Amino acid sequence: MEGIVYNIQRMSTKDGPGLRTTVFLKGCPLHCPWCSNPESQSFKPQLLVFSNLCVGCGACEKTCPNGAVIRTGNTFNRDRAICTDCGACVEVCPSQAREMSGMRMTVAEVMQVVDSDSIFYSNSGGGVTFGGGEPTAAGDFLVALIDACRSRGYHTCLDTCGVCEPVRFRKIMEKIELFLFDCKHMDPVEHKRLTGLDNTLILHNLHNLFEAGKELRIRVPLMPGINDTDENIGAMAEFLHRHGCFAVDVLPCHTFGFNKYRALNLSPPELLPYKPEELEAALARFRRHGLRVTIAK
Ligand SMILES: C[S@@+](CC[C@H](N)C(=O)[O-])C[C@H]1O[C@@H](n2cnc3c(N)ncnc32)[C@H](O)[C@@H]1O
Ligand code: SF4
Ligand code: SF4
Repeated sequence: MEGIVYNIQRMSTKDGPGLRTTVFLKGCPLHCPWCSNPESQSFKPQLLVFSNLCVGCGACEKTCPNGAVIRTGNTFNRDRAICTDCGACVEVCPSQAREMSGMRMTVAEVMQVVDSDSIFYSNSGGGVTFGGGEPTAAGDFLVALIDACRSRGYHTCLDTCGVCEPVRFRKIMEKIELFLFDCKHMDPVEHKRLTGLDNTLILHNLHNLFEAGKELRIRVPLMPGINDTDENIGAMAEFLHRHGCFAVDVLPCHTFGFNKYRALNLSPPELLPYKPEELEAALARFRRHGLRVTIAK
């Protein structure tokens, strides 16, 4: 069985306990305007062009089978309408200005990488995390990867936005040991305006996780002026308290990865990270609503 993997991060300390291997699966049903991994949203392999690295050699123009490379002065980009993301130009680029995101891999190929890190899991209390994109959107490929990890005794963690058909989510839920579950916005209309989908499925799946007593950590990507209002944090606290949850991990807005928007011929988000006093004020709102708040690593 195959799926599209866009990165396998080894020795990660940020995606769950201990030392971890994080497998990033490409494709996401949401389009968060602040997403730091815009290349993770499409389900297909994609070309990224980092014009600042281009040394103007022209090799890509000569190689492209589709005439999709366009020259502006001494830099070479591509016409997105013509480019088929075939990746031929990546092979000849001497300066890494061209990069493919997303590679078709089999379960066995992914597990070969995972297995080579496994010596670190038991000593550190680590294991394997599945992220994305939205890992649940990879369907049976994700399930097969989880099964392969569990059969080897590796701890498994899922970094999810919760958008998943409930029957499939239940199947995944039974197999995963720790969930990192995003809570982005509590208002369904605002959730849809921001991300493209409302939060009905998300809250349904989250409710089921709480009901099943699964180990989970709520993560809030905190975006200035977008979801850090007293009203939204209050609604979040009300939902979580009802489910016996009194703690959240916050991911304060960062701009890492925003350079990848231009590399995909997209406009980068117009967002700035918090000033320290603004972040403190936002965190205080969580505390006022009875939530212990930790900045996620
Ligand atoms: C790229 S997402 C992938 C997992 C899953 N699709 C989700 O949305 O939770 C990984 C984590 O990064 C967070 N994130 C994405 N962009 C961010 C940004 N600009 N600043 C802070 N956190 C961000 C997401 O909210 C999520 O918790
Ligand atoms: S990915 Fe393929 S079609 Fe697109 S610019 Fe490169 S060689 Fe041309
Ligand atoms: S092959 Fe790379 S360095 Fe050469 S012109 Fe194309 S993008 Fe620039």
